[in-house]
Amino acid sequence: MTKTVVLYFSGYGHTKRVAEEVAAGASAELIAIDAEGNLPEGAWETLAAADAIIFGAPTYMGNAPWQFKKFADASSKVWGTRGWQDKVFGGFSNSASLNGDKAGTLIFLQTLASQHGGIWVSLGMLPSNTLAATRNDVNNLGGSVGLLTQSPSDQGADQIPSGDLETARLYGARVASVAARLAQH
Ligand SMILES: Cc1cc2nc3c(=O)[nH]c(=O)nc-3n(C[C@H](O)[C@H](O)[C@H](O)COP(=O)(O)O)c2cc1C
Repeated sequence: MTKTVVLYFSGYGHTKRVAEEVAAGASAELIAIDAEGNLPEGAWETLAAADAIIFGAPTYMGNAPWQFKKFADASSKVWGTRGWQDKVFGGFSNSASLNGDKAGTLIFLQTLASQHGGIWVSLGMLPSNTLAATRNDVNNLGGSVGLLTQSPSDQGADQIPSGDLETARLYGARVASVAARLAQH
């Protein structure tokens, strides 16, 4: 049985909601980075034991919030020992704007995974971008590097479009399935 962990930061609950859907799709354990940028007790050990790690962060000013960066910098200890070498990685970002420069955050998450020698999993879905497309379609935001989701700036996590949440579940399942297939070899 492969183990997947969803590690995320969420300032106001939106990314937490998406993380829950990703974790449901991946049958993953959820770990939250706290408001001070710290991990709960035992989290580093849980990450070390994982086959797959999915990073989640909202986009603040075009990139991940400082709390996530604090975790990323702290992971340089693991980097030095190649502790996460060949693990499977994925990532996602939520923001208020449809675009909102989420790509900057995703590329950062992908780079972090690559620094650790990880195997990055793309979204793997066609975009829903025809005239008939709606915000409730799967991958309506048209991601490819990883998962993109969006929530209106004046609304809570309950207003994340259902299509984005479904995309989150499907992406979680994809990352877990890649990890399971790699573990067979
Ligand atoms: C400091 C800050 C910077 C933000 N920068 C962006 C941004 O660059 N692009 C965007 O679309 N939304 C931006 N937002 C909106 C957040 O991405 C959005 O509210 C998101 O849902 C917050 O997720 P969270 O509740 O998990 O923290 C910003 C919000 C904050 C608080």
